[in-house]
Amino acid sequence: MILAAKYARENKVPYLGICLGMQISVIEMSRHVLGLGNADSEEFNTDTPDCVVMYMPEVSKTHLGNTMRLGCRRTFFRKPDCLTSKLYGNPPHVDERHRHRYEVNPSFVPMLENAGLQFVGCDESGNRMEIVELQDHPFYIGVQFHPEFKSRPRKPSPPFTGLILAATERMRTLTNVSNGDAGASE
Ligand SMILES: NC(=O)CC[C@H](N)C(=O)O
Repeated sequence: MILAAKYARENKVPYLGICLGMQISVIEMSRHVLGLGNADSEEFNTDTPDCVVMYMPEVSKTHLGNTMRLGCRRTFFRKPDCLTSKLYGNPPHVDERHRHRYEVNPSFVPMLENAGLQFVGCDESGNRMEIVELQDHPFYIGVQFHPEFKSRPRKPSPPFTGLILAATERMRTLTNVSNGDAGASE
């Protein structure tokens, strides 16, 4: 997965990382751009000095039953002009479903942003990162939530629409129009 994320980043191949896929993009950037060779998630390596993805503080480390961060949660756009916001039709926030125990370690966010990985969405605390976008890349998005849960045949989830448009080189058709209803409100 890390090599796939690296390939997509370096070769400007469209990338949509969902949940672990977003965490992987953070590990990949940390290892190969920040030079933190041992960067990892606490899920895979509890001893790493560069724990860029960590257990969420409120989640039990010993009791795995019913202790995930689950269900519909609000994500606020930190950077309103980002691509993901445009895909959703420029709302101030989106409500999407979650299913995870780990999160991006907020202490690495400034370094990663300096390296070009923008954290464009977060939760209401401002500390839990929900969406990443890579600068200078046609379509490289990672989301901590699961947009597939609210995708419907007649109302496809905006990140998936974006991935398909980017893969078929038709991204401009969506981002050039002011789209007030791309599926954010449901
Ligand atoms: N659904 C997922 O991809 C989970 C990712 C990771 N295992 C976490 O709990 O944060």
